[in-house]
Amino acid sequence: MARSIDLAVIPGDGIGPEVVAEGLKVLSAVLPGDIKLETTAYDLGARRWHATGETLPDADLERLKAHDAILLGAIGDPSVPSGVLERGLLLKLRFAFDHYVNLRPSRLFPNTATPLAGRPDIDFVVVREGTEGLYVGNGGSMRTGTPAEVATEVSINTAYGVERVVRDAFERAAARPARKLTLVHKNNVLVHAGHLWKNTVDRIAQEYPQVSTDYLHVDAATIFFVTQPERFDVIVTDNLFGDILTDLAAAVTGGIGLAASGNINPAGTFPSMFEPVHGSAPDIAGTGKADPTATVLSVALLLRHLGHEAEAVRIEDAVSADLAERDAATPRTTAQIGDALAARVAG
Ligand SMILES: NC(=O)C1=CN([C@@H]2O[C@H](COP(=O)(O)OP(=O)(O)OC[C@H]3O[C@@H](n4cnc5c(N)ncnc54)[C@H](O)[C@@H]3O)[C@@H](O)[C@H]2O)C=CC1
Ligand SMILES: CC(C)CC(=O)C(=O)O
Ligand SMILES: [Mg+2]
Repeated sequence: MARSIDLAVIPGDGIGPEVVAEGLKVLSAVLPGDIKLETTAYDLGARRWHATGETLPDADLERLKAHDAILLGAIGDPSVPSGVLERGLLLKLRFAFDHYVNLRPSRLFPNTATPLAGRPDIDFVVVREGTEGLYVGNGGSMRTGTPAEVATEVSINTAYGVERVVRDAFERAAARPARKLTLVHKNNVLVHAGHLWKNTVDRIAQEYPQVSTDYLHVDAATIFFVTQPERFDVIVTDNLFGDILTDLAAAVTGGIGLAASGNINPAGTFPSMFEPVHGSAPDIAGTGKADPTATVLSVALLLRHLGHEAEAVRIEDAVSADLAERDAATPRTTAQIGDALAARVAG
């Protein structure tokens, strides 16, 4: 385990800088004195785009490659045309650094606002494919802006890309007590991509007899996320379905302010990137209402990824304890939550 962490920080837009500040506060507090933390902030997002027209220049991409990991707040701002930063910065990073495993754990913490309060423990993880699918930008528009406009977005699913993320999901399922893998897709309609996914899962399943497998169409999966979430252990799915399902998973397990994620490059060729599931929340930016817990839990995923398991657990335990004492009638500010979590992890 490395005794130093060289971290790139991309605060980004909206509430991104607010929640990242708290994530860094907790990270500094949890690390023992003999682990050196070095952070480098990258000015990427709406401010930079307005100032220079740049989203993610090659020089920044090169510099980012050298870090151990990246902590990102959120990207996207109403002052920038939709898609410019999301595609030109966020997705460019995920694709360039081959973040094919988009890991999104969901746990029902005690005392959280959820329609599922009092249900048995909910503890599942979505393994969302991160580099293919409908997000690759394979499309176009003809007769743009006319009543005869035709627009296409074609989903790309390669045997290579599907197999590697399915293998990762099987490995994760095999390491968990329930050892269950559910593929979510829509292969009754999306027969080409759907059958590639289903056939891949069925083939790889032969190598994991200890893991039980299951299949759900995505529409039915949304029902069970709400009515029977305890049926899920590891879920593997494509980029779009995984994006949508994980906002729903957040909503039923305590709210979007608690949902953490990691964009993982399993081979370690490139730095993995950790970020809350939520976006830049322009509706609450600057008000101190953003919950930094999702970012703090993303820091725990980052530490686990870098081999600092004890510190990751300390953060998760601190979040559990803090949530247990939260009182919805007296909400705290972003910084107050960060301070409380930092104080807990510091012991
Ligand atoms: N990974 C990223 O950087 C993502 C970026 N986006 C971008 O963010 C911008 C806003 O997107 P939206 O669709 O509005 O999604 P959003 O996740 O930013 O906000 C949805 C709702 O959740 C609330 N919310 C989000 N995070 C919260 C937190 N930490 N604490 C309390 N409430 C929170 C917001 O106030 C809003 O009501 C867009 O530009 C979008 O493209 C959206 C999702 C992910
Ligand atoms: C802007 C999107 C690509 C990001 C998103 O919604 C997500 O990854 O959850
Ligand atoms: Mg999303």
